[in-house]
Amino acid sequence: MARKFFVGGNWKCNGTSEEVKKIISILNDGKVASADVVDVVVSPPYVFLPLVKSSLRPEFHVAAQNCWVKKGGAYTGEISAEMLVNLDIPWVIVGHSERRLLLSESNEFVGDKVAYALSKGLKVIACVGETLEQRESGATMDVVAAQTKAIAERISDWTNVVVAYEPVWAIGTGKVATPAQAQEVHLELRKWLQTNVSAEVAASTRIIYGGSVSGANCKELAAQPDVDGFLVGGASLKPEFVDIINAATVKSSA
Ligand SMILES: O=C(CO)COP(=O)(O)O
Repeated sequence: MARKFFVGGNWKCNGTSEEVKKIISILNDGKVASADVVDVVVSPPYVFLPLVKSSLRPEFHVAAQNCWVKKGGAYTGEISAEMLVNLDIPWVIVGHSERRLLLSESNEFVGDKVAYALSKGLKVIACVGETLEQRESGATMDVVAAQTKAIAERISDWTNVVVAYEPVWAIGTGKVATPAQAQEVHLELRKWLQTNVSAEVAASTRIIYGGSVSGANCKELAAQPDVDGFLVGGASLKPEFVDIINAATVKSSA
């Protein structure tokens, strides 16, 4: 089964309503590959979700950037999976490195969040990735495997999961992983899924790359056999996001 290309735009903590409207109009006017060959999901800050959802072209979907680990209640400042479902927000990003590192989200906490969000019917973009120090000490695969294991131990159905490999050293640094570096980890991750989950899940789960993806480097990355799309930060706020979406054609014409 071919894995459909997936491009997510993570806007992080950026934007005013005026800027959001501008980005939406660029996306709505952009000439993009058909929804048959690419899934596009944009992830604005919570407060802009309704605006984006109501004005974005219908074949693009929206994602929240996080949600609470269990049912909502007395958790000041949090947003629950139930609320996202209530607003018809189909996707959520979980375990982004900025949350793992700046807010000390552990592998187990992230695994619990993935499981809870899926149980409520959300689709999840689950992020994994090593720091520069971990890479330099040769621990990349151990780190990525431990992060993935904490998810695998808590879920049984991977249909609604996209795994985003985002090496921390490549995020927001302009220091993109080389296509070979990305392919190497994606392949290892797929092998890990094959050994520890199932051959079917390994073959069908999309593993997307994130970290300084741009209009200039996306095609070369997309040409790698185990790179099934991207999670884009900075460039998802710019017109070049349209070019990144269209990297899907590298796969569809292969
Ligand atoms: O963290 C990212 C997407 O989630 C990547 O960010 P940049 O594309 O800005 O490096």
